[in-house]
Amino acid sequence: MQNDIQEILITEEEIHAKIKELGSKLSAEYEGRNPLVICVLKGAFIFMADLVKSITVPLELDFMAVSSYGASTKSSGVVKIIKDLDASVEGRDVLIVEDIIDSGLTLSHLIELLKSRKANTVRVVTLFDKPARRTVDLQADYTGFVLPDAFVVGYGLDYAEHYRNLPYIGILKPEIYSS
Ligand SMILES: O=P(O)(O)OC[C@H]1O[C@H](OP(=O)(O)OP(=O)(O)O)[C@H](O)[C@@H]1O
Ligand code: HPA
Ligand SMILES: [Mg+2]
Repeated sequence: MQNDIQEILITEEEIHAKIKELGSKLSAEYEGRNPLVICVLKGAFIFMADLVKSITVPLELDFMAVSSYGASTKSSGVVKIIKDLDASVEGRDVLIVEDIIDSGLTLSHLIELLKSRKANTVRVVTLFDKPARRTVDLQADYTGFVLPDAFVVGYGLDYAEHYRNLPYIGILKPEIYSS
């Protein structure tokens, strides 16, 4: 698995330090508001688990599974909901937890959906952002790291369902997906 990585971009230690910072900011923003924190599966599962441990105020969790990449390094453009939320978002302060914003299609779709379901507020925290690849105008409220325009894996992010369990973020060797 490690042999398929061209370069480690962000180490496990750097990721954990950044998540502590994000957790402090979010704890201040959501004091007394009991936010509904939504994990966008599968990619955000590790970030979600680490992030909520760094948030010190009461909150509730829910999970939604959404997919548009499949076994490709480019978005199919079709955002498929594989599992919907269990909770109602009506009147709630919602925090969407994403691993990465790339084209922006997944998030723009989700934000519209949650607004149409009458969430009180919808904010986004993403660990990684790849602004060079955006096809829709969209920015997270909280961002961990800005990445260069390369397909990355690890810390929850996959290529064809592999590499999610790497503890760091690395650039995948192009021969892995072009062969
Ligand atoms: O900004 P975008 O171009 O929409 O890309 C970002 C989304 O793509 C990935 O999900 P994917 O569809 O690969 O599903 P997964 O989380 O199950 O891997 C990633 O986890 C984000 O949710
Ligand atoms: O660079 C990426 N890696 C893995 N999954 C992704 N989904 C959007 N961009 C990426
Ligand atoms: Mg994926």
